[in-house]
Amino acid sequence: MTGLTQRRREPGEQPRSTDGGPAHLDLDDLETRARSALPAEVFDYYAGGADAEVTLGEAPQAWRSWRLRPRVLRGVDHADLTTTLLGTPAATPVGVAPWAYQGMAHPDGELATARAAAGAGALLTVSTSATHTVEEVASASAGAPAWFQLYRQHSPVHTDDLARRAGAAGYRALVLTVDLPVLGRRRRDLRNDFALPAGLRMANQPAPGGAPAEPGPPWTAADIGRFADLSGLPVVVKGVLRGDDALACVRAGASAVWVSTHGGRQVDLVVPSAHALPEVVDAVLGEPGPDGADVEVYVDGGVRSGTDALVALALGARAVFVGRPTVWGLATGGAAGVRAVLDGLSAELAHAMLLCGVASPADAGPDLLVRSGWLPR
Ligand SMILES: Cc1cc2nc3c(=O)[nH]c(=O)nc-3n(C[C@H](O)[C@H](O)[C@H](O)COP(=O)(O)O)c2cc1C
Ligand SMILES: CCCCC(=O)C(=O)O
Repeated sequence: MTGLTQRRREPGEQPRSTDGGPAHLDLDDLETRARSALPAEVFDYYAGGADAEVTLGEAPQAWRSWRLRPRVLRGVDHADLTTTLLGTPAATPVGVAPWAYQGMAHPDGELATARAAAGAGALLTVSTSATHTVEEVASASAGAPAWFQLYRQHSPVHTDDLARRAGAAGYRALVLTVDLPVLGRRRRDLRNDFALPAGLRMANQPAPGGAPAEPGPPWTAADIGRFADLSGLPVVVKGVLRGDDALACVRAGASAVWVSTHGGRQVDLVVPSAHALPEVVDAVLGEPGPDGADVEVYVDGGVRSGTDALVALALGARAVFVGRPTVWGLATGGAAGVRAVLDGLSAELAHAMLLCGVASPADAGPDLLVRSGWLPR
C-alpha cells in the first residue's frame, strides 16, 4: 500500500527496473505471461468463454458501471479485512473460486493453490474436477478452512460419495454448482479440438472399467437439504442469477447463494454478476439459513481490482471470489504466484476501503455507490 506521501528520489538514483516482476499487482501483465507459459489450447481453455464471449467481456465492465461515493471525515484510518464466511474466520473477503484441472497450469496444481490460500488467509474452494483428490487437497490446506465444490456426476452414487468424502475430509461447506447441466459451447475449445492432456489425473473420478453408471435425475432444490444431510456441511448454491431462484434455494435449506455466470463459460448473453447481485441480495437479505443465522451472498466474475471488489461488497456480497487471476498466478509462479494475486487484490481492497472511509467489509453498503449514468453505454 502506498504511504502518506510520495517518495523522494535519492540524488543519482535511477528508477528501479521492474524486470524482476511487478512490485504491485498487474493482472494484464500476468495474463500475458501466462499466455506465453502455457500451451495455446490450455490458455484458451482457461481464458475462454461460451459462444461469442459477450458475457465474458462484460463481466469486468459491469463492476465498472458503478461509481463510488467516498465517505470523508469518518475517523477511519485503517481497513480491517477480516470476516467470517459461514462462521469460518477469513483474513480477507477475497476467496479462490473453484477451477478445474489445475495440474495443467502447474505440476503441483491444486496443492499449490491450497498452500497459497492458506498463507493468504483466503477461503479456498476446491473443484470436483481437480487433479488431486478431495483428501490430498484438504491435507495441503493444513487446517486452513476450505470448501468443496460439487458437480452432479454421471453416477449419483459417485456424487453422493464425493459429498460424504468432503464432509469427512474436513471441508467447511459444500458448494453445489448448479449452472452446468451440460458444458457450455466454448468456441475456442471446439476450434482447438481441446482435450485434456493424456497423463492428466482426474483424481476424483472413479477408476475406469467399473460398472456403467445409471445417470440419476437432474438436481432440484430438494437436493440441497439432501446434500447437507449427506455431507454434514452447510450448502452453498453456486451459479444463481435470479432472486426467485435464490429464495427457493434458501427455502430448501441453503446457507448461502453464490451469484455467478461461471466466468461466462456456460450460456452467453447472461446478465453479468454485478447486475444480478442486487436482485439476489434483495431476495434473500434477512432470510434465516438452516442454523438460524442470516443467509450469506457471494459473487464472482470479472473481479480484477480492489475497487471492483469494493463495489461487490457495497452491493451486499459478503465475499468475492476470483477465478482466472489465480489461474494466471499459478501458471506463472506456482503457489507464490497465487499468493501474490490474493495478497495484491486484498491490499488493493484495503486501500480502496480506507480511501472511501470503510472500516470493514460489513461497513460497506449501497450508500457508497451511484450508477454512472453519464458513462457511454
Ligand atoms: C478454467 C476455469 C475452470 C473452472 N472450473 C470450475 C469448476 O470446476 N467448478 C465450478 O463451480 N466453477 C468453475 N469455474 C468457474 C469459476 O468458479 C468462477 O465462477 C469464475 O471463474 C469466476 O470468474 P473469473 O474467472 O472472471 O474470476 C471455472 C472457471 C474457469 C476460468
Ligand atoms: C465438468 C467440468 C468442467 C470444468 C468447468 O467448470 C469449466 O471448465 O468451466
